[in-house]
Amino acid sequence: NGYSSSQDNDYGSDDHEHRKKLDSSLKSGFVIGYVFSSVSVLTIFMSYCVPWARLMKRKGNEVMMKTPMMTSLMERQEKKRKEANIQVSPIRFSFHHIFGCLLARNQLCSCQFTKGHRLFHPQISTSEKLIARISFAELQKATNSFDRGKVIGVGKTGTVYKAAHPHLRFTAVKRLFDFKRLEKQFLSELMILGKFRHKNIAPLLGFCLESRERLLVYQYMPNGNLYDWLHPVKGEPRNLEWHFRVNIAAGIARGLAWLHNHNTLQLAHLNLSSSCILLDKNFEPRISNFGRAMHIMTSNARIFMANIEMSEWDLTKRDVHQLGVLLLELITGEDPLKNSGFYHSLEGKLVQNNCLLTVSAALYCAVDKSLLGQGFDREVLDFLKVACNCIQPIPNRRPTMVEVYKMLMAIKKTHPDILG
Ligand SMILES: Nc1ncnc2c1ncn2[C@@H]1O[C@H](COP(=O)(O)OP(=O)(O)OP(=O)(O)O)[C@@H](O)[C@H]1O
Repeated sequence: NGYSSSQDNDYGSDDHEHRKKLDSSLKSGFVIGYVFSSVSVLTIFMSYCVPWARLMKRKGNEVMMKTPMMTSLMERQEKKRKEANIQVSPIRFSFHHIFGCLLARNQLCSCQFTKGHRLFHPQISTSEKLIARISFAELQKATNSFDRGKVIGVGKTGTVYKAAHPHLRFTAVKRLFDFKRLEKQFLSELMILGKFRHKNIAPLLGFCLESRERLLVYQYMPNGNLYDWLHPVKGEPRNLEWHFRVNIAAGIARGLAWLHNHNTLQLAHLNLSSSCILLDKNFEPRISNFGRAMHIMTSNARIFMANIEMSEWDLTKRDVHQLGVLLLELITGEDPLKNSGFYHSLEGKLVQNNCLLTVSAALYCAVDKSLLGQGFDREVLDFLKVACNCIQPIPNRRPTMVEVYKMLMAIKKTHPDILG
């Protein structure tokens, strides 16, 4: 009994203890469960409901901002900001209307050439007001009502007049023949020459766009075009000395290399000839006529579009070919317009022989005799080789414009008489 009672007792007290433990563990379990579920509910609430509430609030703000008064205020602020960015005043507003933001983004930067070499620094500016809109009345006055006596050239697209302005130096005003047919050329010249400045690119000073009239105003180049110097009319005492010719060739290559490699421009000229090379007072060449210029594909596009890369390649190589013809014209005096057979036969020989030395030796006879025997026959031969390289029939065999520029500079540096 004693055993049993003690056992009962023992059992009775154990049971009580056990119940107590069970109660407390149930309580703590309940608390943990409660806390855990509360935290979960709170987390879910925070992640879904708060952003939603914020969104609703923002939407509410937007609705509020779109009241007519706020809209007009915002529009005015935006307009002001845009105007502040434009650098082509005094005509910036109408000009902006025509060409959108292109001129507003007038980012001019120095040219970085392949292999990371910064070869030369073109004269460019970021802050200058590059071109101006000029009224037809003003240009009429400056050219004596487009007097025939003021005509300095007639091109395929228009007549060029020498104009005198009250506060400017002389300008060359090109009045286009047909505003509808030539609108593209007009815009192209404005977009390119109006946006950029380089020592070897003809500077555009202004333009006129009034009803049917389209005029372009350039800086006047006192020495006219290169064609007239290489092919003077009979009796005209014009002769370009060797060092001028080399300097002109190097200058043209420099301008084209800049065009091909400019960070944002990347253009091929595609219409190069001696008649579009203007000469300033120091006989520094200025490339003009950008009516047919085309943009080369950007590097990003090139990575993805292998086929188009080839056409990009061809565009710059076409310029190299045209420069080659111009170099031959500079050295032989043969007129490509009148004696195209000379150039074709030369290309034929290049295909057959594929040997520049032989061709150059044959060509040597064709060199302008006034250039020989002056102490720089060696440079003349080197120049001839550069020209032959440029007119290689297979585009990939032609050098790049930067290489042509370097080769011509090397020739220029070998002779002390050559201009700086
Ligand atoms: N800025 C200038 N300064 C001096 N003379 C110029 C100037 N611009 C043009 N000329 C003269 O006027 C001529 C005709 O110029 P223009 O640009 O119209 O010739 P083009 O080569 O036939 O071009 P296009 O095919 O675009 O008409 C030039 O060859 C040159 O003699």
